[in-house]
Amino acid sequence: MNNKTVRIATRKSALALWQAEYVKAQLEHFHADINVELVPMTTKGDIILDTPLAKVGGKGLFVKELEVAMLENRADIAVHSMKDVPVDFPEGLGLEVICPREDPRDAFVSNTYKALADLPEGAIVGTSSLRRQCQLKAKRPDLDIRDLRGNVNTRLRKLDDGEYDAIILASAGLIRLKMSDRIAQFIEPEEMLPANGQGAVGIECRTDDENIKALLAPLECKTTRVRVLAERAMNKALEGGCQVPIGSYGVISEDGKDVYLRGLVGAVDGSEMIESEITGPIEQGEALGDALAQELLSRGADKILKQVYSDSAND
Ligand SMILES: NCc1[nH]cc(CCC(=O)O)c1CC(=O)O
Repeated sequence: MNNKTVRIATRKSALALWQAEYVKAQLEHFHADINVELVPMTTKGDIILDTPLAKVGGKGLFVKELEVAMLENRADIAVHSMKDVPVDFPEGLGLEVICPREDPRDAFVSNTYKALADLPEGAIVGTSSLRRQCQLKAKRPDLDIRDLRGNVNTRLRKLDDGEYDAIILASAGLIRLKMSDRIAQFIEPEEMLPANGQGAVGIECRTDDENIKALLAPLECKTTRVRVLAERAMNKALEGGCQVPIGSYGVISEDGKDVYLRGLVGAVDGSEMIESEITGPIEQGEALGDALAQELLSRGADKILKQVYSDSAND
């Protein structure tokens, strides 16, 4: 495997490049004798910036071009935010490794207010995530939630331009881009359940590429894998893409034996919210995610999701 070159397909946003550079550095750290190159590309999700994400439709907006590059052997691996990775993979590709998780919490960012609770009545909050919107609305029906698209820097600029009183972002992105000083408040999962996979980086590759898989193996984080796969199993059973009002968040017990998974499905306007939780052995993480989804469905999540999907199809 001397002088093997590993080509990383990546989007060009600052966060995507950070994640690709991180994987490159990790690969070089574990394997002194390889070359790692970035292959930057533009995805559909990067181009369609003027339409609310929920209405753009189609799962995997940010990953498809990267996957085609791997299938056509123009790249060997793709580095993704796990949050943006669809639950199913195209034939011939699979998720090989999940790296250690960054802070999974959502971040409250504002130039005026120190915390969510300080927002005055009718304050304008920017987020294009239905999950964040429904959880905000459930607590604070008075808030004026407005769409906010673009990469992390664009979103911060829109806040600084005065378009919003506050915006909600993933803490992980801000921390990775060395902008954690912009975080006024880390919103605890009890107050806002994160998205499945939030804060975790995953690596996808061709399923038959044994050389690449061997090189990737040391980058894996076992506990992150258990947590994220349990969260994704819940989303999969709910047939949720990345733009649905679904939260799911798993943690591992102190003795390392159990996974505690929380899940939530909400109406976009926050008028309804179905929440539940489940605990069990880490070996059964995905089955627990599935069971939690079934419970949510039987308690009314099916009706809520049907409504969400028909709204986005008709608009
Ligand atoms: N949907 C876009 C996206 N995908 C991953 C992150 C943040 C980093 C992460 O969750 O790993 C973001 C931005 C955000 O939600 O604020």
